[in-house]
Amino acid sequence: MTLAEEILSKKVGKKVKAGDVVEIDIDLAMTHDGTTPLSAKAFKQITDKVWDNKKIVIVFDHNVPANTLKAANMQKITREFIKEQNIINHYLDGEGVCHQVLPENGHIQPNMVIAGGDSHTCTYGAFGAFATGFGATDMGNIYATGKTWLKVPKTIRINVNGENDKITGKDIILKICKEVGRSGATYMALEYGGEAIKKLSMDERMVLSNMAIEMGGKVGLIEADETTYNYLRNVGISEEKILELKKNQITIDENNIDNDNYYKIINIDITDMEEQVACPHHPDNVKNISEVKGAPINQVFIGSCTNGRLNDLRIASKYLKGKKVHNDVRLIVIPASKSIFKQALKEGLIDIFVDAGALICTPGCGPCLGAHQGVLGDGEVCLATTNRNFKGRMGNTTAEIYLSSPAIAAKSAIKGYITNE
Ligand SMILES: CC(C)[C@H](C(=O)O)[C@@H](O)C(=O)O
Ligand code: SF4
Repeated sequence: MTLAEEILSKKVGKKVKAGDVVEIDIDLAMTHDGTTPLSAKAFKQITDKVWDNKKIVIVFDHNVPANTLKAANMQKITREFIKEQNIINHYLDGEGVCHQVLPENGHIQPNMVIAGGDSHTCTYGAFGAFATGFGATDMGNIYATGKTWLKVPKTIRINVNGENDKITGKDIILKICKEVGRSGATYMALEYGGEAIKKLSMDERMVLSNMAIEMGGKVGLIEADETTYNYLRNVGISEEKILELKKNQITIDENNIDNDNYYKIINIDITDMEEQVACPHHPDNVKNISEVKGAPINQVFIGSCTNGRLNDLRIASKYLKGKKVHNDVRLIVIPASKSIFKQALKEGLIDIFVDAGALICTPGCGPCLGAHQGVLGDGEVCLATTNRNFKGRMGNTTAEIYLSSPAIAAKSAIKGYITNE
């Protein structure tokens, strides 16, 4: 069986395989300031009390602090919903991006089934959780009943092997996006494995799972291991719980993979791989750094639910230390959460960014989706550590967005053009 089939089988208490339709109990449901109002509206058409106020998490991240009347009123509705339904797990202004706030507060654990009113809910697949995005009508229904139905997805297995110091999780996922293509994994599970994945930290693994949706993926799964359990320990999960999770550990025997279980198997060797950059206007339009080196840029954004984590800020600060951002470039740095912000302050990383000339904004989505902060001017070019570079994504349809790792972003901010030097 595949990881997706194993998790869902465990959950429904019988063997299920790709193509089966299952009704499933949701372990955790999440919406944010952008998706709570419509979900709440759909919910209210069904009932007036959520199925379990402890299994719902609401995060303010997409437009915080509100910059328009519309955003302010959406947040007002969201606050009212939190109060009225007594949603205990809420993370308000400046707590950070949902896909960082949930893992770092211990909400995500292996084998859970998680529904999120956000397409990058697949991020939690890095913990071996079956986590996927839903629209507001479905979220409203889940808030009312705690249940949904889904078709067990087929799986594309991706084995990543080899060693290469300059390659980060972002380079690996961009390479995968190129191989699979923008709709190559539509309604499928991506299952990442191999030696190179095992060596990645949770911060890096989340980058891979985060971008599963950019290929149409339903989930982006990585099996839990000691790295996962250590992360859980650090965010306060008890030893007793970890022991229980280990007992229920799902393992794919990598030396004995049954091809028949998979729709497709892709093997990637990173040994001789160059750093990867996604070019305008899609995350699968990926090139080797040597092919795009020298392209001038006007803005660099280091942040988001893809690459705004502590590991990312540490890497970026290494290159920015004692340097100045190029005159033609604005550098925006946004820690993905308040706790990352505080740790970055402690480690002196924020000082390094500020001294280099960077703007630091409130933890949240920031310029990622073009709702506020860092909107691009006509024809401007941005290099971002985010996950999407669609036309108009940062608020201007004439602008261009490239995507890269934080290392490339930091180096390029100094030079004023895309570079790995
Ligand atoms: C606003 C929200 C619904 C959206 C999503 O679902 O992904 C956003 O987070 C994005 O990244 O485009
Ligand atoms: S950081 Fe970007 S991709 Fe992530 S949830 Fe926010 S808007 Fe969506």
